Order: sequence, then structure tokens, then C-alpha cells
Amino acid sequence: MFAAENGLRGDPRLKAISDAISVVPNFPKPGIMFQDITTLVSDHKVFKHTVDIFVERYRDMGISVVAGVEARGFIFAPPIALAIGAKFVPLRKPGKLPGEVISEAYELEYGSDCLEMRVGAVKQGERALVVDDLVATGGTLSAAIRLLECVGAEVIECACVIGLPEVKGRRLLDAKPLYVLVEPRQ
Ligand SMILES: O=P(O)(O)OC[C@H]1O[C@H](OP(=O)(O)OP(=O)(O)O)[C@H](O)[C@@H]1O
Ligand SMILES: Nc1ncnc2[nH]cnc12
Repeated sequence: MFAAENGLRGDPRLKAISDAISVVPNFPKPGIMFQDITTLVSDHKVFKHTVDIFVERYRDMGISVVAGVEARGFIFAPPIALAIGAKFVPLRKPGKLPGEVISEAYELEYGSDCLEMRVGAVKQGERALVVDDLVATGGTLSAAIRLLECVGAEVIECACVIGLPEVKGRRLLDAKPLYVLVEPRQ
């Protein structure tokens, strides 16, 4: 669900976050309106607003794992993890993590990709939050959920800064709550 439908309607931080996202037409492919969060994180006040909203929501939920999705989830997940007193676990693209890993493949608009997590990084029964910058089809988050559930963790929610129209009105993603701050800018 969008934050505005969940207690933050009219919160000026949401408008500041939306305004700080740049839209780059036809990147990386013709027809894609790329939502660029590098301009958001280069404004320290708006970056802090973004992290603060997530921290306010998750600080009392008993979350022990904040799993961030490579690459842009790595920007938002660590400050949230530090603030709520949870560990940060990176979910990486294939071949980047040393040691024993588990893998989950997923479909993208064109082609497929894979996420990996280190064996032992998350224990059975842990309460996990999954963080990424953006959800479009939800394929990436679904793979992240499968990785965490594979080791017996409970996924409490998936959190993203931007939700594309594909997820508008969706409160759940693979039966897990989805929490999104803003819609894309046109
Ligand atoms: O909901 P979905 O349709 O799965 O798409 C969302 C994913 O797409 C983007 O990452 P991308 O795959 O472009 O990887 P990158 O961040 O490494 O460039 C974005 O950061 C999400 O992780
Ligand atoms: N429009 C978009 N902008 C940024 N990242 C994306 N990932 C999938 N669709 C995207």
C-alpha cells in the first residue's frame, strides 16, 4: 500500500521525496521512463526524510534482518537497519558473494536475472524486512521473499521508495505486505 493511504496523507515529506526523484525518458531503453533516485540521495534532507519514514514504521516491529536488493536497495537498507537495530543482509546479483550461497532466479521485462544470499546470513525464525528503491512487476521482490523463506525467515513486509503503476492498489506481494512511499513522476 502507498504511505499516503496509511497515515501519511498530506505529509510534506512525501511530496519532497517525489519532487527529488528525476525522470529520465528512454533510459536504459526506448520507452522507459527511468526513475532516478540519485538526485533524491544527493539531497541530504530528503534522503533523511525517506529513511525516517521507514524507521518510524519499522522500529517497533521486532525486525532482526533488513535485506537490501542489489544495487539500489543497498542505498536505503543499511541506514534503516542501523536505526532500527537490525542486521543488514545484502541480496546480490550472481557470482558476487563468496562462500556458500542460495540462489533464486526471476523474470525481468526482457530476460531473467538471479539473486543470491549467503548461507548462514539469516537464521530460521528471524523477522525480515526487504528493501529496494522501486517495485515494477514485483519479480525482484518475489525472488527476495523466496530466498528469505527458503532459510525459514518470516518476511514481515517489503518496502520501496517508488511503486510503478503495475503495483498500484496492491497491498500484498506474494501474500506479503508491500509498503511504498510514492508513485513515479511522469
Ligand atoms: O519489480 P521489478 O520488475 O522486478 O523491477 C524492480 C527492480 O528493477 C530495478 O533494478 P534492476 O533490475 O534494473 O537492477 P540494478 O538496480 O542493478 O540496475 C530496481 O532497482 C528493482 O530492483
Ligand atoms: N522505470 C524504472 N525506473 C527505474 N528503475 C526501474 N526498474 C524497473 N523499471 C524502472
